[in-house]
Amino acid sequence: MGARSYLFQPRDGRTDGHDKPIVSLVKHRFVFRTQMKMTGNSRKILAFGAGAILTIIFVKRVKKWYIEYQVGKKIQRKIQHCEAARAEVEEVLRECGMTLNQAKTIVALPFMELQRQLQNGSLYAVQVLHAYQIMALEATDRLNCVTECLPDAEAIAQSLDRLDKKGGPLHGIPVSLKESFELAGNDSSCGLGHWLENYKSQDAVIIQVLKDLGAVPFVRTNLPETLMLGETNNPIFGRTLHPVDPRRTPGGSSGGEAALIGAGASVLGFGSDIGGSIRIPSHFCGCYGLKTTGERMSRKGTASLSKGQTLVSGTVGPMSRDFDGILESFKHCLSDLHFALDPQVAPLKFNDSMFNSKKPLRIGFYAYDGYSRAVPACERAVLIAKDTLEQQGHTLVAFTPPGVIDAIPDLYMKTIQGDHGKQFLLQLQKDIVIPELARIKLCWSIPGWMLWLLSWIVQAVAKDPQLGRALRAPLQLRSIYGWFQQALQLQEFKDKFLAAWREQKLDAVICPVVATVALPNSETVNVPSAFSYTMLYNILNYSAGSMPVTRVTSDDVCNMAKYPNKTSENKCVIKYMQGTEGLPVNVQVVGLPYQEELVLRVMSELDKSLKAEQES
Ligand SMILES: CCCCCC/C=C\CCCCCCCC(=O)NCCO
Repeated sequence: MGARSYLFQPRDGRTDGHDKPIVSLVKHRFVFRTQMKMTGNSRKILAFGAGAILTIIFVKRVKKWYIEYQVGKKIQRKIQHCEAARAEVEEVLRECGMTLNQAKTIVALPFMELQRQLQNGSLYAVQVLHAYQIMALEATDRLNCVTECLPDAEAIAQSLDRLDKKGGPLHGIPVSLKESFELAGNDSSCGLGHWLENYKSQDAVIIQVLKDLGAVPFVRTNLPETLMLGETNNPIFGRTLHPVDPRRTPGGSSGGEAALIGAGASVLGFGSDIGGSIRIPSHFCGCYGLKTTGERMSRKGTASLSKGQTLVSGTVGPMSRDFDGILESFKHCLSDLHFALDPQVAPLKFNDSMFNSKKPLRIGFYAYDGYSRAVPACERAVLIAKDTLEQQGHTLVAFTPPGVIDAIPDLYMKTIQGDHGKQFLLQLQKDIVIPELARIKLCWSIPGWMLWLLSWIVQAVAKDPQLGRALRAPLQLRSIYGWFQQALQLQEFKDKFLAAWREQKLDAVICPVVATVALPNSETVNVPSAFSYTMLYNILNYSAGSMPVTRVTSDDVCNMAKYPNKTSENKCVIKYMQGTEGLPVNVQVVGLPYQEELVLRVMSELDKSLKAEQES
C-alpha cells in the first residue's frame, strides 16, 4: 500500500475493495447526495419559478383576450349602431334629392352669410342640414372624422323651420360635436371601448345652450383614446386623417372636429382643451379655435379621464372654418340659460366694449418659448402676425415668457400625472390600447424606481435632459402635502408670469401654437416637447385662440437645415417636416383669464388684414 492509501486509510484499515479508503467514499457519497439534493431543489425552484411565470403570462393573456373579447363586442355593437344611424340619414338624403353641387354651394357660404340667409328665410334649416350631412359623409369616407351621424337632427331642423319667429342667433346652424360631449340617450367613450353603452340621461350643458340658440347638432367627431394625445386614433373608430395630407394627423384631441371643419364639412364645432386639444388641431388643419378660461364655458356633461385633477383645468370652446363662427358662437353661448344650468360658470356676458374697443394695444410676441424650438414656418407665422398688427397701429414688443423650461415638466407634466397616471392606467387596463399610448401606459405601469432609471437611460440615449425630466415628472407627488405644494408652485408661477406680463404692460401675446406643423400619423408621441406652446396657457388658465396665418413654403422646408440637430426629438422634427409644403400654419393669440373678448379682437383685426392682403 502506497503512502496515498495510507493517508486515507480508515482507522480500522478497511477499504472498499477498489483501493479507496472508506472515509473518502462516504464523503463523496455525502457530497454527491447533497449535490443531487441541491440540484433537485434548484430544479424544483426553477420549475416552480417557470411555472409561476408561465401562469402569470397565461392569466395575463387570458385577461387580455377576455378584455378584447368583451370590449370588441361593445365596439361591434357601437359600429352597427353608427352604421344604422348613417343609413337612416342617407335614406333621408336620397329622398330630399339634393345634389353634391347644391350641397357645395350652401356649404361654401361664409358663416355670417349662412346665418343671414337662415335668419331671413332664404335658406331653410333642413336644407342647410342636408348640405352639411352630404359633405360630412363625403369627408368622413376619406378622413374618418365623423364617429356618428345624429338622425335626430332632421326633426330639430324641421321644428326650427316650422317656427313663426326665428329660434335664436344660431337658428339652423349645423354644429358638429366632439364625441366626449355627452348626449342624452347616447354614450361618450373618449375612445375607450369599455366606456361604451354607458348611456347618459341628459345633454351636456353646452349642447343644451347651443340647441336653445337654434343650432342643430348633426354629427359627432373622433378623438384619441383618453383624450391626451396630439393626434386622433382609438380602438373603436380608428384613426382620423389630415384633410390636406392623409399621411399626417389632423392633431388631437379634437382632431375629428378639425379634420371635418378643415375639409369644409362643418361650419361650427365644439372641442375641449387641457393641453392644447382645441388649438393644436386648429393649427394642424388651418381652422379657428378658442380655448376659453376654465370657468367661462360649462364643462358639465363633458366626459374626461382627468376629472378630479383640478389644478390644470379642462376647458371647452368653439372651432370653426371662419373667425365669425367662433365669435358668434362664443358670444351667444354666454347666455342666462348657460349660467342657470351651470352656476360654476362665471356669469360674464360677452364684453362688447372690450371686443369693439379701438384703443391701440401693446402686444408681446415670441417665436421661441425657451423649451422647444419652433420650425421656420411657425416662426415666420409669428413674424407675419407681428408685422400685420403693427401696420394696424398696435405696439409689438418682444416678450420672453419666463420659466417655461421648468414649468412644462414641473408644473404641467407633474400635475396632470400627479397620481403617477393611475386614473388613466386604471381605464387603459380595462381596454384595448392603441400603440401610441402603449409607451405612456408603460411609464404609468412600472414601479417608480424603474421609471426613474428608465428616464435617465432615455435621457442619455436621446441626449435630451428635457425628455428625461418630463419622464420623471409623475414620480414626485407622493402625499397630500406634495399636492398642496404643487398647488402653491402653480400659483407662484402664475404670479411670476403675470408680473412679467405687467412689467411689459401687455394686453395680449402672439406666439406659435405648436413647434411644428401637422405631424405624420402615429409620431406625435416622439415629439412631446413640441406642444409646450399650448400647455403653458393651460397651466396659466389664460384665454387663447388659434388662427390661420400662412402655409408652409418650400423656403420654410429648406430653412429646416438650420434647425437644431442635437436631441432625438430635434432629429424627429427634421424628418417629419419633410414634405410639409402647403400645410396650414396658425398663430396663437393669448389674453389674460376672462379676456376672451380681447383675444377675439386681436384675432379679428389680424384676420381682416390678412384676408384683405390676400385679396389685393
Ligand atoms: C397624460 C399625460 C401624457 C403626456 C404625454 C405627452 C405626449 C404628447 C403630448 C400631447 C399634447 C396634447 C395633449 C392635449 C390634451 C388635451 O388638451 N386634451 C383635451 C381634454 O379635454
